[in-house]
Amino acid sequence: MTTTVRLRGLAKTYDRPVLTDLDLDVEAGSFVSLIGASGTGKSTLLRLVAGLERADSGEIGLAQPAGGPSRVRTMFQEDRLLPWLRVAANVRLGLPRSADVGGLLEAVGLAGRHRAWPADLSGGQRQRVALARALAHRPDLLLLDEPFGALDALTRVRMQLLLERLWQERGSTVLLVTHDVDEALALSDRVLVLAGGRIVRDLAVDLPRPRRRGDERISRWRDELLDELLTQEAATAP
Ligand SMILES: Nc1ncnc2c1ncn2[C@@H]1O[C@H](COP(=O)(O)OP(=O)(O)OP(=O)(O)O)[C@@H](O)[C@H]1O
Repeated sequence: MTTTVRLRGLAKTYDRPVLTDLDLDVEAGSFVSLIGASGTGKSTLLRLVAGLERADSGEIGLAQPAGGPSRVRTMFQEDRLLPWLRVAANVRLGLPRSADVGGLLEAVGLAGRHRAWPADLSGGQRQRVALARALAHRPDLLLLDEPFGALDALTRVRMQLLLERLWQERGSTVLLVTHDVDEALALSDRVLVLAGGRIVRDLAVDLPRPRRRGDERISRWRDELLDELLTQEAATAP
């Protein structure tokens, strides 16, 4: 197994311990989701892996499959587009002149909108631009923090299908933080549950893709995971 993310003994305390002695290996090219009750440290974990914050202790190892440093991109719930730049310029930011911005916009279903302003797009379209911008850098590792959290249900499902397709085509490793157990089960090779500062459940979702949302095993896992989240929340409630 080639590992893209290797975490050992990761710990982070703010006013209270959030992550304590967390270990995790993420296989290169896999799609892994992280779920957990609110405030358990999912975003903190993502920020540490992204290098946006420092751990108090522990090791963070990131490697691309051929060795060498890993290219990491992060996408958040808010699209973080620059409002004074048109769509194409937002995607082009930081890229060489030769970059195929048109191809990227086409890949996310926004061919023809390259001259639009972010303010003239819907929430789903803006997240498509944000996704194109993240993918433009050909990341080895894509860190997604509730990227579809603000979208309506139908747009959300469309974005999930788009993300799955682009992940399959491009081969990045994905680590997705989500509150949505169904989203995690629809997309992931593994679903991790974070509680009490560490990973308490590591579920392998060995179903073919694309997955049928009504699949019996998905329903069973959903019930199991929701039970687990409720139990964990009750155990850690102040
Ligand atoms: N920069 C910070 N300074 C102080 N406390 C912080 C900081 N960032 C996070 N925390 C605290 O750490 C805990 C974990 O926060 P985090 O955002 O990682 O949780 P989460 O699991 O992503 O939550 P949610 O699901 O609600 O987004 C929370 O109690 C939060 O208040």
